[in-house]
Amino acid sequence: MLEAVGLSKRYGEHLALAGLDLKVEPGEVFCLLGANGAGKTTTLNLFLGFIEPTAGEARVGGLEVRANAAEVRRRVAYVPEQVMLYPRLTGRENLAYFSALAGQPNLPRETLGEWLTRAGLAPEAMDRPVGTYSKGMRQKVGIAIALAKGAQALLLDEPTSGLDPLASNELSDLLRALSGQGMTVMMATHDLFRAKESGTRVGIMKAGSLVETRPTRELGHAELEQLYLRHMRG
Ligand SMILES: Nc1ncnc2c1ncn2[C@@H]1O[C@H](COP(=O)(O)OP(=O)(O)OP(=O)(O)O)[C@@H](O)[C@H]1O
Repeated sequence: MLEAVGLSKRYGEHLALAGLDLKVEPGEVFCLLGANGAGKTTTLNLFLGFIEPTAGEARVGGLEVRANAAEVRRRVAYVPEQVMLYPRLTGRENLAYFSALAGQPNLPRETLGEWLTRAGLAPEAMDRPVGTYSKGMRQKVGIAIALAKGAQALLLDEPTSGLDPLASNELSDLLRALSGQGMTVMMATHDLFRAKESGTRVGIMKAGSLVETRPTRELGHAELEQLYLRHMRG
């Protein structure tokens, strides 16, 4: 579903991403780990078509991202660390608005509620202004927007930063549930615990290179931390 082939990004003299080769299959939750500046966000941005590669290709469902921008935008949804919504509109109204922008005007109220429910938003919150929402609730609306537009892949940057443990746990469960329904998830995170909980595979990045990928089922929490630290120190 997501494929990088020799994918590179250079900023002046600085190689932010150095020839990434990676395949993420449908239904995987792939967690990109690595120190600040390792190239995680650069990787997400290349899959989203926000920036152009210096060399190589990013592909979504076999389509090269830059050459198929419109189709790729339909298939991929981005959930940033801070989901930008209209604070005076309710969760349901935000979803209606963004769905209309994405080509689905006039979705029935119940349908909007179903998408929000699938994203884990409590029914009593749906008709409150988003300005009253927690970060985790805004994230759920962001995920509902992605689900409503039929995205096949969800890209998240630091989704658990600033979430309390309960909200982080809910997000992990939600991502696992969505992946069980075939959604492909790629997320950049510093949260090793949640990467182990919600990820099917982790990839450790260092200075623009992917230095290790491992299925999470092979690793305990402590082992993942040891592996990560070994790469960061080595
Ligand atoms: N627009 C830019 N211009 C110049 N350098 C950039 C630009 N964007 C990113 N970089 C550099 O590229 C490298 C990779 O950055 P990136 O944001 O991908 O790292 P990251 O792994 O996501 O880090 P963090 O954990 O801090 O989010 C860093 O050294 C960064 O300074």
